Amino acid sequence: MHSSPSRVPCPSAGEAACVDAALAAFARQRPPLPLGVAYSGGADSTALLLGCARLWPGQVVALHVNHGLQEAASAFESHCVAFCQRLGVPLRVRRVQAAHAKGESPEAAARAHRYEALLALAAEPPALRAIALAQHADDQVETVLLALSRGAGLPGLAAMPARWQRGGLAWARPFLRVPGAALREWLAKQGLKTVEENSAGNDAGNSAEMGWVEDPSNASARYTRNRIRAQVLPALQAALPGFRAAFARSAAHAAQAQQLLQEVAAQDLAACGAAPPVIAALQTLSPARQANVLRYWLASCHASSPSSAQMTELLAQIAACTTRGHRLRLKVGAGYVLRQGERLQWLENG
Ligand SMILES: Nc1ncnc2c1ncn2[C@@H]1O[C@H](COP(=O)(O)OP(=O)(O)OP(=O)(O)O)[C@@H](O)[C@H]1O
Repeated sequence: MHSSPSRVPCPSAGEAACVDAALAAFARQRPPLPLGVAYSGGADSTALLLGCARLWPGQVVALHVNHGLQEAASAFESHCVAFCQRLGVPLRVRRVQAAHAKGESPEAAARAHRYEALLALAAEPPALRAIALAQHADDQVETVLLALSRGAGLPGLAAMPARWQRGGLAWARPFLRVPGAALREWLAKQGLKTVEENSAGNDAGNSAEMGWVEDPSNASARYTRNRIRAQVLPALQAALPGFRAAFARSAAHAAQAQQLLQEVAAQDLAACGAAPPVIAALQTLSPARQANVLRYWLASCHASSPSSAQMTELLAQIAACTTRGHRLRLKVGAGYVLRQGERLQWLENG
């Protein structure tokens, strides 16, 4: 469930002070300890790991997932091992085979595998009670823009929640209101640099391990997210300097509205005879409520989500279903919606 991130004063990008404010706000939330920090070795999660290790000495564990997606994956893992050793923070590592299913994007598959791996790492003894992730305000803006670019509905526009519960763990994104540039500035203030900068400077007192690695795939224009980061965010910064906070508010409004729709859908599904719904009861609802309850039924009972075109067709078929003999059969998501007597039915292979 979404909850609004704590208010962190971040008047402009590039202000290291707002990182300290975000960490202080996270401390006030008192996450249950011990806490895992999802640590990729990149700048953002390095800042989060360092900040949390200072807040809760001896109570923080770094969690690294080796996706094996890039040749660089084992170098990232070695870097994480070395950095955590220097920091005196225990590190748990898990390797995953991030193969993606047909029709699924490689990034989405990697994300799903990452969450499963983080859950498994947290369950290793001694079990952790919370996990923090390092997504920041720019990531949130990118998520909203990606959702808009796909024509997503409220669940997509709600973007990433700041706090939620899953798998018996409290999850948090403490940096969701912090601009990415502020994190880089904060890291520089702590004397940290990229490992390349460290090696180039040959700084013995600040060896290569005490920094972060730049993920080369973050620069690739192949990914829409990277194009948004490189081209759209600078334009927004120039035209609408307050866009991060404004987009975050819109995402929070969308999250709240989505929660309300879920509650209405749960009530409507119960009033339609529960799952699967009774067709005549569905017909008494407005088309918008029918679509809402159908989406809820398909997602919660069958992990299936109809496209806009499929939903339009499904509503038309339900409206036309006024006689006993009227048949209904429609491809929806990964399966089929059929008529079975007075009710709808969902079958994987209809
Ligand atoms: N391989 C990984 N292992 C553990 N956690 C990860 C890994 N990759 C990402 N995460 C977590 O998920 C968050 C979002 O991932 P994303 O890929 O957007 O970030 P990133 O570019 O890797 O960020 P960062 O600069 O922190 O490394 C990261 O901030 C981090 O907390």
